[in-house]
Amino acid sequence: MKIQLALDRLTREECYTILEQTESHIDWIEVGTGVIKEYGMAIVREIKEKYPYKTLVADMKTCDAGRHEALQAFEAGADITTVMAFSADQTIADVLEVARNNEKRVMIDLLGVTDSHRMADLEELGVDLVSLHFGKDMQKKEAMKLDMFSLVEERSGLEVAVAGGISLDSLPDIMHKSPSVVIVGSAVTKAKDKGKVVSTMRGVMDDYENNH
Ligand SMILES: O=C(CO)[C@H](O)[C@H](O)COP(=O)(O)O
Repeated sequence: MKIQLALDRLTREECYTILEQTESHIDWIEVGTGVIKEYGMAIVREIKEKYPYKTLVADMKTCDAGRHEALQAFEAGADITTVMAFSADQTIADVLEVARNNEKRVMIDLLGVTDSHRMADLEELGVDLVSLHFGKDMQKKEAMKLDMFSLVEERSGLEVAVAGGISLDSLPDIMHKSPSVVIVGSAVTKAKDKGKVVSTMRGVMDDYENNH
């Protein structure tokens, strides 16, 4: 199981400070949508230059103009770009094609998807990486429910990431669902001792994997 650290709703300086404190415990770095909106593709480029050995996810949340936005992300150094699952099939196909041509990957954000037919469409389009996502605003009313995982059950062709308010408390239940990537944002970025929280998460995940 990998940890993807989501750098979201942060200043440039905060992103760098947090990366210094956490980078040895994380696998993938996500440049969050809000950070990209604030600083543009420049911050994706800068972070990749500083951490070239880390997989970099640009959380573009593309929903149209797929070819253009995928090129923007990949040319800036992203290894993975994100596209919303509700986008037109053409958008998703275009982003997948750009990714293939550049030896990069696409993560499809399943925010709002409840329909297994859409999952079948995505697989048909050639999608191989998805993120189960319980959104920031949805978290204001309730916590993520594990039944979200039913969308990806019996879809062995999909690598699954999961995001949405994951904390040290909710991590054990999530691990039982064996996602490939655990995306963690504010539980780490807003913590007082960010390094400690993320290293504890890493330890909990490693222990689980060593015992299952
Ligand atoms: O993509 C996102 C918001 O759209 C977040 O980066 C993702 O949900 C992880 O952050 P948190 O753990 O704070 O929910």
